[in-house]
Order: sequence, then C-alpha cells, then structure tokens
Amino acid sequence: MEVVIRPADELAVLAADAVARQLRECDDTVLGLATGSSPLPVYAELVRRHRVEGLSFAGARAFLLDEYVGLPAGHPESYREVIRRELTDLVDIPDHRVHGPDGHGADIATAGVRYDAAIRAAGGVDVQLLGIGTDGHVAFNEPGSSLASRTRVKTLTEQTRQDNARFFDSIDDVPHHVLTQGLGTILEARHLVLLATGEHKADAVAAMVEGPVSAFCPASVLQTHPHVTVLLDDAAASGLRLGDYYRHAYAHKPGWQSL
Ligand SMILES: N[C@@H]1[C@@H](O)[C@H](O)[C@@H](COP(=O)(O)O)O[C@@H]1O
Repeated sequence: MEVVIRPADELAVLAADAVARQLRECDDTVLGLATGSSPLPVYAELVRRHRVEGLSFAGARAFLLDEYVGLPAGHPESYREVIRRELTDLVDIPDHRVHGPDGHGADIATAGVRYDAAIRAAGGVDVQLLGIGTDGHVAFNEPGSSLASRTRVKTLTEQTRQDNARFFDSIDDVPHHVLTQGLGTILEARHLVLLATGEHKADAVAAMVEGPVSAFCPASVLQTHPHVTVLLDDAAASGLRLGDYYRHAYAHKPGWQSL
C-alpha cells in the first residue's frame, strides 16, 4: 500500500495520471469507476485531458462499483446517471461500454452474479478508483461485510444514508438497499486507487491503513492487495501514526517508479 499525502488538487492529477497511463498503454482498458464526491476532481481532470490533450477512452470499457436498488432507470441520483453526467457523456467512451449493477431490474437476487461474470468476461478491471465512507465502507460494503464477498445486495447503515442524503431531497428518499461489488470482487482489480480528503475521513483512513484487517473496517482489506495507491490530503491523513514516514517515502520515491 502506497500512501501519498499531498494537496487535494494534486491528488486528482495523480489519480488521472494512473488512469491516463493505463488508457495509453492498453487499447481495451477496463476502468473501475466510483461515485461519491471524492473522485469528482479526477473526472474533471480526465475530461480536461480528453478535451485539451486528446486523451481517448474510445476503446475502453467501464464498470461501476455499486448502485442503489429501487431507483427508476434514469433517476438523476442513480449512480449510472451520475457517472454519465460527471464523466462518460463528456468523453468518447461509447455508452453501451459503461456498465453498472442493475438495481432496478426484476431479478435483483441474481444481478450480482451476472455482474461479476460480466467483469470477468471483460478481462477484469485494470484501474479501480475508490472512495471511503466515514464508517470505513468501500463501494457499499458496510461494516461486517465478508472480506471475500461478491457483488450482492446490501442494506445501508443509517450513517451512510445520512451521509448520502445531501444528494436527495430528504433522507426519506435515500434507498435502504444497494447492489455493490463485493470486497472480493474489488480485490480482483489490478490497481486500486483510493482518494480521501477532509478531516471527516481521518478516522476511517487510519483504520484502513494502520488498523487490523477486519470486517469492522471493510476498507482495511485493501492491505492484502499487492497494488494499492491511497491518495490523501493532510486532513484525511491527520489520524495516521506513520504520516511522516509516508511523506518521506514519497519525497524520496525513485524516479522510475510510477504510482
Ligand atoms: N457508494 C459510495 C462510495 O463508493 C463512496 O466511496 C462513499 C464516500 O463518498 P464521498 O466521496 O462523497 O465521501 O459514498 C458512497 O457510499
């Protein structure tokens, strides 16, 4: 796990660098896209590079991490619509190559199995963007999630519903259920890039990076993955005991070593 502590605007550039490098190196890159506020500056930077530098997503495919269950297709806060608005409608990736768990179809019980099969059939995710919830969830894997879990339906905690209520008219409109990639599914991506900013993430970040690997903090399972980049601003890093070491290591990072 590489922990990089830099100003927030620089974090977005670093994450975009990882995505852009993958797109340039591989014609049929498979991107893993996250929603929430944290990746938005990364998407803005990728859109800028597409427009100004000609970065192309034309050969790529993309898979979303998660989706609310029960929102009608086309609901503005469904993650499929959010990602269209923030990224995929603004670059040259064909819409039919962007996939999300089917949260409004009739067969919710088997949607997860089908989704995992689709990711596998695409060859797996090359670069997976991630955020972290204040309770340590990644995607919508709430505390208590199996560290080996696959894509399935989960029930949101009240904390997560409150955290996400800002996107809806009221908390009553936030669904209770979601379809989310499992932790085991996420761990199969080849490079995980997690962004967290702000003091409200500091406790979850400390538990993820320096706590025990435990279902109590689902994000801590990232400690078991061979290629994870954790991008933090000072506030999100403020609970880390080894913060000075992570800064030192990044300042002395060999020039040949990319994220
Ligand atoms: N399902 C998403 C997660 O993927 C995201 O990481 C989390 C944090 O969101 P934010 O980045 O807005 O703090 O929110 C939601 O719960």
